[in-house]
This record gives sequence, structure tokens and C-alpha cells, in this order.
Amino acid sequence: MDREAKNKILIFGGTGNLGTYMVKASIKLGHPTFVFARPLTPQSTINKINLHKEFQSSGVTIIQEHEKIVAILRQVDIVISVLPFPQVPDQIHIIEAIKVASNIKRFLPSEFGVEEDRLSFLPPFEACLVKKRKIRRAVEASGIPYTYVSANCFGAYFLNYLLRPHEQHEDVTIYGSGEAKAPFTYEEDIANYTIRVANDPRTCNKIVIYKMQKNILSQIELISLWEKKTGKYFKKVHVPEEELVKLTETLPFPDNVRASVLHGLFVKGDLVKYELGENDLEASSLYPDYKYTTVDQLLDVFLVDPPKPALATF
Ligand SMILES: CCOC(=O)[C@H]1C[C@@H]1c1ccc(O)c(OC)c1
Repeated sequence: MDREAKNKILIFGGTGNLGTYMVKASIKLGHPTFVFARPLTPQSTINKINLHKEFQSSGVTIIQEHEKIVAILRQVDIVISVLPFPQVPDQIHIIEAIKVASNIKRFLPSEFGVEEDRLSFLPPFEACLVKKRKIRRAVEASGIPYTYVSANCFGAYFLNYLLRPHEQHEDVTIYGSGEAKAPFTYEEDIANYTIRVANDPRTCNKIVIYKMQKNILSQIELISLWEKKTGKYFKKVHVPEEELVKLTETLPFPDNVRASVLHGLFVKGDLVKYELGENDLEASSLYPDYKYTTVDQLLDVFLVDPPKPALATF
């Protein structure tokens, strides 16, 4: 299909960590791509300024935030929100505007992490997931065609968090026994799958889980792979479950949230505890020809050029 026939995609949060991958994937797959972004100011970082320039030179249309959202929505077909947690409740305004515009073929709210309708976590993270569930219910009540994406653990994010390749260190922290498994999805694959999912009739009003068999590993397996590749062996420092639970109760915000994420993911192993339902779809099964990056391959990338570490906001 030529570029004109391709769905036009508007991305909220397109200048963020996952958002940048999403914009690049949308452009690479030939979609006219629009990014709803805060206007640059004299305080804007050089990275943000350069990102705007990079987007514009690759044909992205940057929509300044103050522009009329309904008028913008009437120019596009698909809306993808990659807004971070603090802005999750703001998506109610996107939903309202989509209802007024009434032309949007698919809306993907800002999900991409755990499958929050099937899992519960310790209170600090649970409170964050309540916000996401509210948006899901509002989307369903609105009648807007949607797709929810649960991409599980962001690969680069968690390899940085668990292995700390940017630091000189002799030890690694293991949460719990280290044996519980979790699915990892490299951010570039999250974006490449998501653009496909957003355009796929099979995924309308469905949940798509990103859970590739080769990328389901425990912390111990991850660290062992990294030790073999680096030739470095790390002292393992275990944080027992009861200590991590205590941290979720005593640490200040947002460290208490992070502790409760770690508890659910790596101590309880919750992300691999539910089976896909008959109504659920799995990305690598939907697009078997797409060659996703395995954790082993991502570690090879980390050996030579580890992506910059990031910390999610809540
Ligand atoms: C290790 C501490 O965890 C985090 O910083 C947050 C970014 C992690 C996160 C936030 C929301 C999620 O749904 C999710 O799914 C795996 C993961």
C-alpha cells in the first residue's frame, strides 16, 4: 500500500522513552505519523530539541499541545497513547475528544506493561494500576474501537535495572530466590509489534499479550547469560521477599512503587502465572514472520552499546 493509503497515526507521549521507538516504528512502516507534544521552550533539553529535529526530518508532523485536539483527531485514523503514569488519568480527555471527533478507527491507551485486569500487586503499584483500569473501563463505555497491549517487562529498561552495565560493580541484587520467570520484550519490538497490532482487524477490541517463549527468563538465568558474555562473575545479594514487602511499606514514593513492581514480577513471578484466554492474542503468534530480538541478542547489544538507563515516573 502506498503511504497515502496507510492509516495516519497520532501518538501521545511520542517524545518519551517508549514513545520515541513508537514514532520510529510508525514512520518505518510507512504511516503518516503525528506526534502530540509540548512546545519546545528555552528550558527544553538539547535531547528534546534534537529529537524534534530528528522527527521533523523523518517526516513526522509535530502537533503543539495547545492546538485543538478534536481538529487534529479528524486528520488521523489511529491514536496510540504512550503517556507515562502521572498522565494516565489525563487520557480521559483523549477519550472524550475521540468521541466528539467520531472518526478514529482504533485507540490504544497507555498500557504496554502488566495485564492489570488479571493481576494484583502490593498497594503502591496496585494504586497505579487502578488508574489504568479506570481508563480501560472508560474506553469500553465510550464504544471507541480499542486494543490493549500488555508487553510485560521492557527489555532494555529491566536489563539496565537488574544488571547495571553502566556502573562499575562487583555484585548484583536478586529479588527473592531469583528463580521466578518473567517475559521480556525489547522496546523496539514493543513498538514494531504495536504498530502492526494497531492496524490489524484481528486485534480490534482485544487484548494482545507480548510473551515470546525465548524471552521468558528468571533473574538467575539473565545474570548467568550476562556473566558468560562479559566474563565477569558477580556476587549475588538476595533481597528476601519479607524484606521487599517491608520496603513497599516503608520506602518513600516512588521507590515504594518500584519495590512492589519488583515483588510482583520477580518474587511472585506473576507475569507467567496466567494462561492466555481464548479471547487473548499473542504478538509473536500473530506475526510469525517478524523476527523479534531475543534477550540473548539484546545482551550482545548491551556488551557494546548499552542503551541509556531510565527510571519510570509514577
Ligand atoms: C523495577 C521497577 O519497576 C519500574 O520502575 C516500573 C517501570 C516498571 C513497570 C511499570 C508498569 C508496568 O505495567 C510494568 O510492567 C512490567 C513495569
